[in-house]
Amino acid sequence: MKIYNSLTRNKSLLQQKAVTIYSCGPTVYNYIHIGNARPAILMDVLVRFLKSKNITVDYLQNITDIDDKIIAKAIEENKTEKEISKFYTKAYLDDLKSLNIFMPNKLEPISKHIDKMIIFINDLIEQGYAYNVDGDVYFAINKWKPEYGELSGRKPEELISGERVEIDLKKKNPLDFSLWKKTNVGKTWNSPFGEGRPGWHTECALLIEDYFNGKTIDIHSGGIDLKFPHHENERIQYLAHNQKELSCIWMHNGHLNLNDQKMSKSIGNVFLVKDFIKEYNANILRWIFLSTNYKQPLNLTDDLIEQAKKFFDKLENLRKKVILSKTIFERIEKSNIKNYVKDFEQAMDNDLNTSLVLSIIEELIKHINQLVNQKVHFDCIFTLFGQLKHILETLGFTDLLNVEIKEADEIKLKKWNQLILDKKFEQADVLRAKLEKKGLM
Ligand SMILES: Nc1ncnc2c1ncn2[C@@H]1O[C@H](COP(=O)(O)OP(=O)(O)OP(=O)(O)O)[C@@H](O)[C@H]1O
Ligand SMILES: [Zn+2]
Repeated sequence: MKIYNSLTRNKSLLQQKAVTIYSCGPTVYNYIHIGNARPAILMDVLVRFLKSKNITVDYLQNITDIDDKIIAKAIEENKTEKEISKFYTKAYLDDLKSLNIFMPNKLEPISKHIDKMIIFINDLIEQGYAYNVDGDVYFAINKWKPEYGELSGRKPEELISGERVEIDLKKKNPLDFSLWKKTNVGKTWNSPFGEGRPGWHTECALLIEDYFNGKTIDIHSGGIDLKFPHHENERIQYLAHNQKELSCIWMHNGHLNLNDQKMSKSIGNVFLVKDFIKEYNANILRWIFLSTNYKQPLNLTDDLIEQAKKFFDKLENLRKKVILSKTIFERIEKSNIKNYVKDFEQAMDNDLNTSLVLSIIEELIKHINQLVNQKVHFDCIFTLFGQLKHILETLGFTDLLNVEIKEADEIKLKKWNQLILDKKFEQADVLRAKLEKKGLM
C-alpha cells in the first residue's frame, strides 16, 4: 500500500510482511478528548487493515507519566504525581477499550525508562551533539544543518522566525532543545548532569531505539501539531545517536476542530471521549473520522453527527431485512457477483482513502437492498452481506449486522410470512408487532 509521508512529501510504498509502528501517546493528567482519539482511531484502522492482509504489526506507544502538567495537577488536587498518572492511565485504557481500539503490542510508561534516557543523553554529549550548561542539557542543532527542518519542510532560519522560538541565552542556537531540565520541583532524578528530569522529545526517541533495537521503524504517527518541534526533535536525536533515520514514513493526522478551532485542553473546547460515548457511541465517532481524509482538518458539526446516525439506521434496517430474507426466501445457486472487498482494499491501499470506502459501502448497501426487494437471490445477498460485514469489521466498527437468530424466532418469522401469503393481515400485524419489539423486523 501507499502512505503519504510527511518527510518526503510524497506517498511512500509500504510492502513489508511485518510492519513496525510507533505513535506518541498521551500525557496522563486528564481525560482524553475526541480530538486525541483521531490519531488513535487512524492507527487502529491502519493496523486492522494490515492485519486483514496477513501483515504482522508490532506497534509501540508511550505513556508520558512524567511531565510538568502532571506535577501541576498533583499540586492542584493535593495528590502525588503517581496517583494522578495512575488514575489517568487507567482512564486512557478504558477510553481505548470503549472506542474498540486494538491495544498496541506494547504501551510503555516513560517513568520506567529514565535510567536509559540518562545514558542516551550522556551518549549525545560524548558524541558532541549535546552540551551541558550548568545542569541543563541541550541538543545542538548546528551540527545537523541540512537535516534539521527536513521533516517540517522549513529551514532553521524560517523555523526561528515562524515558530516564535524563545530566545534563551543559555542556548548556542535558539532552536537547540532541552534534553535534560535542571529542576528540583516534583519528581526528579540524579544524573551526571545534576538533579532534574529528561525532556519529552527524548522519551519517544529512546523508547523506539530500545524496543526496536536501534532499527529504523516503518511508521511513526501523531497529530499534525506534533510535527514541529516534537517530531523534528525526535528524529534529529535518533539520527545523531544511531546514524540512521528513526522512521521511513511519518504520518500526521489533521486536527479535529470545533467551530473551526482546534479541539484542545488549553482552549477548553473539549468533548471528552467518555462523554461522547455516553451521548452517542464509538461507531459514530469512527464513522465521523472516516468520512474525511485523515490529513485534512475535520470540523465537528451536528450535521455530521446526524449523517453518521443515518448511516447506522440504514445498516440496522438492512440487518432486519436480511434476517427476514435469510429465513423465508428460497436459496438459489450463487451467481457471479461483484467483489466490493477488492474495491475496498484498493481504496485503503491508496493512503487510506476512507471517504471513498464509505461511498463503496453505500453502494454495497444499496445493492443488497435491491436484491432483498427482488425477494429471491438469498445466496447473492449472503455473499454481499458477508463482504459488508468484513469491510465494517476491518474498519473497526463493532456490534453491527448480527443476523443470527433463535430457532423459535425463525419459526415465528416463517409463520408471519405464511399469514401474509394467506392474506390473514390482522393476525400477521399482531405477530409483526411482537417481532418488531424483538428487533427482528
Ligand atoms: N484536536 C485534535 N485533533 C486531532 N488530533 C489531536 C487534537 N488534539 C491533540 N491531538 C493529538 O492527540 C495526541 C495526544 O496529544 P496530547 O496528549 O499531547 O494532547 P494535547 O496536544 O496535550 O491536547 P491539547 O491540545 O488538548 O492540550 C497527539 O498525537 C496530538 O497531536
Ligand atoms: Zn513522540
